[in-house]
Amino acid sequence: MKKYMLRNKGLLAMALLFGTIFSVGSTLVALILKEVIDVSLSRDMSRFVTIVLQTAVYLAVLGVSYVLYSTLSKKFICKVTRMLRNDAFGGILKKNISDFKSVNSADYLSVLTNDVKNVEENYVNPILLCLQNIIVFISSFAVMLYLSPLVTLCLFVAILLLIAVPSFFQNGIQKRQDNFSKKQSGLTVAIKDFLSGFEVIRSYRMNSSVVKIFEEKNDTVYHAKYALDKIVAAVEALSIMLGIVVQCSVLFVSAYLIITGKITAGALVALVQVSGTIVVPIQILSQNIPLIQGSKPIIERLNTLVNYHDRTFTGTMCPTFKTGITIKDLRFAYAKEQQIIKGIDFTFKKGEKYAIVGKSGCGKTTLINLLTGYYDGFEGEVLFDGVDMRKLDIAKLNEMFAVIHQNVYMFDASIKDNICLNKQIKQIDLQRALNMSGVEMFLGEEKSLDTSVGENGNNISGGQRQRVAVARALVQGKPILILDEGTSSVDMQTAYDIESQLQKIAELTVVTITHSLNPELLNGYNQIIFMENGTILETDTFANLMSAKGPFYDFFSLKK
Ligand SMILES: Nc1ncnc2c1ncn2[C@@H]1O[C@H](COP(=O)(O)OP(=O)(O)OP(=O)(O)O)[C@@H](O)[C@H]1O
Repeated sequence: MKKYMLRNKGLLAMALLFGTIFSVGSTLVALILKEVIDVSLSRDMSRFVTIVLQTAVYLAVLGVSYVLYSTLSKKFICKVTRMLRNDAFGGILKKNISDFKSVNSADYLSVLTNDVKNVEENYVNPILLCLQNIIVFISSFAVMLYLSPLVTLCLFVAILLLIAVPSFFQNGIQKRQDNFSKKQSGLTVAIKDFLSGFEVIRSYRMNSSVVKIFEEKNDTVYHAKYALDKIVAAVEALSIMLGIVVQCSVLFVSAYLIITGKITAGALVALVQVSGTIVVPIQILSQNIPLIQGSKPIIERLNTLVNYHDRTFTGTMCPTFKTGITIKDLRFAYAKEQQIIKGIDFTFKKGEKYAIVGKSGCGKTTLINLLTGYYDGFEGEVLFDGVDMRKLDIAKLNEMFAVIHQNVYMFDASIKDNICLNKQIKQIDLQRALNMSGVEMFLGEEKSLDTSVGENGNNISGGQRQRVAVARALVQGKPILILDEGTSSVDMQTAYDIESQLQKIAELTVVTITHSLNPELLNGYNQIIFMENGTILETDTFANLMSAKGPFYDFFSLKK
């Protein structure tokens, strides 16, 4: 957090400068009071008029200072939270895919909204308040010392009490703030889940059970917030009570000094007034310091995002793809002792087309994910042009692949924007991609390139989404295209049209995971990779595999 404050130090300094003018100025009101009372008791009219005029100018300066302080401090808070949110979002985008997926996306949502708001309310704002009140405190203390050293001494003892007592609550507040943030996150996760599953909820009549779960989660948020508010309320009440005790003590000691003839009536009023401007800052400090301390776990959570470094792949070499990708004795397990990929050797040559087939759950997607740098915990080697993947810059390596899954993600933008992804694409390249992907086929009277696809592409069909995704991959000029059942949502003829077009692009390396065994299409692939139980059982052209009458032949015959 310090770095955000330092980055805005000019703004902070200006806010504090006007805050200081206002704070010191408002403390000196006590001296005006003393003067007015003493002058009125001595019936000095001309001095009184001078004081009234001076006070008017003085109050105008105070008003302007406060407006400037308030505006600048609000700007400072907004800037700090904006930077924090930007950096946290940037940190999320820096994550490698497996780290990203290890956290529910609603958790990220909660961090970027609830946690940033918490930090604003319970950290940045209180820090500014504390800084301003420290200045008020110092100037009030100086005025009081000037008015009466004895009263100042009594006040000092009482203040120690005022500071010490609320600090006992610090740990409790910290725990409750952390718990509240976690419960908020849990609720956000549930809300996102339910809204995403809206159609399932409606069609399976899950309303009452979903409402019950929602209410339970909402209850836990309520209880967590109430538990936090209770302890904050206790600190506030305690500090207000102690403040009143302090002010009473000042009043009694000052009254004693009047009785003994040590101070004037004006000084008594001034002392009571200034004791208020001493007590209030202490109350504000004692209420806000536990909040600042309590925000630590939330700030740590944000810091882990802001300072995220990919510790899985630390290579820095720039990947190339001139000859191909070679896999040597590749082994991988999601959970210990349960190997999913069990020793695979294979070479994907540049420009060739591969179809991976095999029973559901045999490890096809896992193999592809290992190829594209999803997971680092594998044994064996994945070599790009002979260089081990672990030595390569993983972000640059990710850029070489276009992966099209069964469920394609669409941004809530036009068809064209979803294809071009905010990049300038030459009209000729766009036209070629529209043609090869089959997007052209559904553009016409009803839909154009400027048609909005809606949230997650809801305004176009699943097949149309997949065609947009293929066009997207083609215009972005990726050398390797992976279709993980990427044409499963289009009809057989369209799938054939798209895949056969892709097979014709000489420079493009295509790896398709497919369940639809269309002989004409399979014939167009250079190699069929037949997987079973985490290994490659057979690999060859479709024609050779069929004539070999091995495991692939049996699988193919059964599927037909
Ligand atoms: N993230 C994960 N964590 C734990 N296990 C997983 C994970 N992803 C996949 N698996 C398991 O790994 C095995 C292989 O899954 P994978 O998705 O690679 O198979 P697949 O051949 O692509 O299946 P399908 O054809 O049904 O898509 C399955 O048993 C699956 O349950």
